[in-house]
Amino acid sequence: MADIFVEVAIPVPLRQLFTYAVPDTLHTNDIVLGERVVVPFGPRKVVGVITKTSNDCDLEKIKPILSRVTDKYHFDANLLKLLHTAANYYHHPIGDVMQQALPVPLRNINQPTIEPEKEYLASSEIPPTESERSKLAKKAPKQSELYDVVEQSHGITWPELRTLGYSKAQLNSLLKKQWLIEQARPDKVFTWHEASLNESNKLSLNAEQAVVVSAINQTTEFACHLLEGVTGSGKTEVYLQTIEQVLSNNKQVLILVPEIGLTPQTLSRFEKRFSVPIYLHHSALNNSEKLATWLAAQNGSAAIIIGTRSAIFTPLKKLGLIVIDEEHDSSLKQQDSFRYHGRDIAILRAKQLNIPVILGTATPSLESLQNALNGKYHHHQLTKRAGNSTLAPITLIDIAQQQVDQGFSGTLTHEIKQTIKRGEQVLIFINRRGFAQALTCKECHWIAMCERCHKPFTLHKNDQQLVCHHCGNQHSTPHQCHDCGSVRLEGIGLGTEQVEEKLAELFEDANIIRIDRDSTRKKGELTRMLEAINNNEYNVLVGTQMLAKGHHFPNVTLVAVLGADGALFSHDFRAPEHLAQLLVQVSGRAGRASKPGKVLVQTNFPQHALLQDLVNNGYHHFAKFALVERQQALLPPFTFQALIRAEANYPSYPQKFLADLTQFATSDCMMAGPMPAPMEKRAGKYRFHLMIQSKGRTALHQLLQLMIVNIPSLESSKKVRWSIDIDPQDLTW
Ligand SMILES: Nc1ncnc2c1ncn2[C@@H]1O[C@H](COP(=O)(O)OP(=O)(O)OP(=O)(O)O)[C@@H](O)[C@H]1O
Ligand SMILES: [Zn+2]
Repeated sequence: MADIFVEVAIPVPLRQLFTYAVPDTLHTNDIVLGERVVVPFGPRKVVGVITKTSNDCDLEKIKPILSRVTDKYHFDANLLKLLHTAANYYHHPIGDVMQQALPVPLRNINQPTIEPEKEYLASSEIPPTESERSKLAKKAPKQSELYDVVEQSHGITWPELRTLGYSKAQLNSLLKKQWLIEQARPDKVFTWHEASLNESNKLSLNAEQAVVVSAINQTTEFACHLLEGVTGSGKTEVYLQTIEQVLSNNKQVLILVPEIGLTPQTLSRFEKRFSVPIYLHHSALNNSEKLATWLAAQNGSAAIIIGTRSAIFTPLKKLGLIVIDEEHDSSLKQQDSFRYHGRDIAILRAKQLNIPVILGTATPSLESLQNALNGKYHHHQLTKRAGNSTLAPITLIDIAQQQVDQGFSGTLTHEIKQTIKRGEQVLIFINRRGFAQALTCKECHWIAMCERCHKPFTLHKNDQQLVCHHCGNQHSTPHQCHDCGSVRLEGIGLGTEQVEEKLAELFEDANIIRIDRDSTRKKGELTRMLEAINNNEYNVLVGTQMLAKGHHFPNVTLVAVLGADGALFSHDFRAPEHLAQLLVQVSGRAGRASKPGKVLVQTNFPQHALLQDLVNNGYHHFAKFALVERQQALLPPFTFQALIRAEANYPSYPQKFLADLTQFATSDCMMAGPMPAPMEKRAGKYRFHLMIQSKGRTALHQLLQLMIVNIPSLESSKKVRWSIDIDPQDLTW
């Protein structure tokens, strides 16, 4: 038998493949690309992925592979190609890219035993009587709702039910009553039939929606659709009706959402519309649940996959459409290790498979908008809210001209009072959790600083703790100033806890709920809170970004934004874009049902051009103007950037390393730096940036390639940790 050699991607931080020989004993002739093998690497044994085979090899001393993982779960050719392209584009080690795309249980040498998945169905043998059902609806409304969901679904799994906010106890109690049954999920390729669509839940499209759906449904080959629709314009309904067509052709659909755990309503709308196998992929799933999704997608039994960023690497047997909801959302970009952008990978994947991709948002990223304006993408707009609600107007409150009491102007206090009086809800947005942004001494102006980051600690009054939001460092709150010993310490800069406390003082009879990372730490807490809000148990909702995205609170009619001024003067050129997106998204939570809404933004700078443009002309106008500014300043999307970060225990090390890299400068790339990162010290490490920018992607990538080849021979590289971030989004880190 001829010798066979394979190139293997191994999970090590090296940007190369490794060659191994395949011993005859391992059935050399049926090796496929994408399969996993166990190979020796130094003293270790690791699992790698075969990316190439050949019959000869000019290297000496080639080690043999130790064994093959002969299950059927290997990367298919399409996915392998995608991962290769992604590794090249992001200049990230190929072995690590493959590793991150592989479910955790498949990364180990010991392979997992895969149990058949269970699903729940309504029992057809002993269905409850009408009177039993209405009794349950009164006695245990949540259980009754759960029964309805399962009955409608034709089979639903526990991860879905959990994501929808139901508990094991509720499920078990219905199983005990024998209203529901548990069975192994049939492992057959999904095919569409009449009962796959719950026609009664389908909305008839308004004129704007109808135009968009028909335009998208006409493209069956690669096309990138930017769906720019104001908040509440019915983008989800557009997705549902294009998805319907794809499913009816027996193709699968992949949907990326920012945080499905935050918005069970979205999943619920999919469940109510389609009785097809839906699978999830998000951070609240455990490794074997994620593996189940991976396998069902790969063998074709899953019809719809809904997930967060990393779901973009799920293998799919017959993918027909990708939908990216909230395409502007920063959570789509991974901020460490393999720094890919989920949206950009999605477009790449759609192109490779020659299928359409939809990017939906009320506030397109400037990158996507530019591509729509220059004709690369199809541009669809929904300019009106669907149904009967209208968009809430934004009003700026000039707090430089008013007395402000712990964050609240007189105007705002009055409006909140009126809203509560009418029995409607108020949402107050503040982008900082904790009680105060810093703890200072009133006598000597000492500030409690994190010694590892050189940044002020955030005061968490409820827990009596100082917490560093950059590195997690914690201390109990001191009673005395560390410098002068004074006990006159006070918190400055508003946080959610302080706003909550002040509200309780201002509106004694109001029920107030705070939603942020701290208050929702307990499992299931957020779902419970969202439900209570929708049951009108609260008058005022205070929260961070968690409240800004995707929620549908029908009774919220007043939205107030506190403390957004910081972003107006940020050194990050994307800060205005992100502020505008945030303001529009938060505003979108107001007046979504029959009652009209109002948005109040407190600011010291009501005349600021950005705010004026946004308030008077809307996001689209703002964004077009911002694009002109970017073009004049030669910034993305008109140029391309890569950020090289380096860090070490001493500042001179990263500085020297990045300075050494500037020797590779070429005339078609501009370099800025080395410069200290805006967050110069973090968790005890000193951090520096080198920004590289070019008018052409090719020139930029050639330069990076040259640097990467030469870095190992630079003495200074041995003392630092460095990374490359292509199309960096967050320049503050
Ligand atoms: N054609 C329609 N007729 C009646 N109501 C509709 C129609 N389309 C959507 N709606 C309703 O309008 C509301 C908003 O729709 P949806 O949540 O899809 O908007 P969206 O554009 O996704 O909003 P957001 O960007 O704020 O998440 C929903 O309650 C939905 O049921
Ligand atoms: Zn810190």
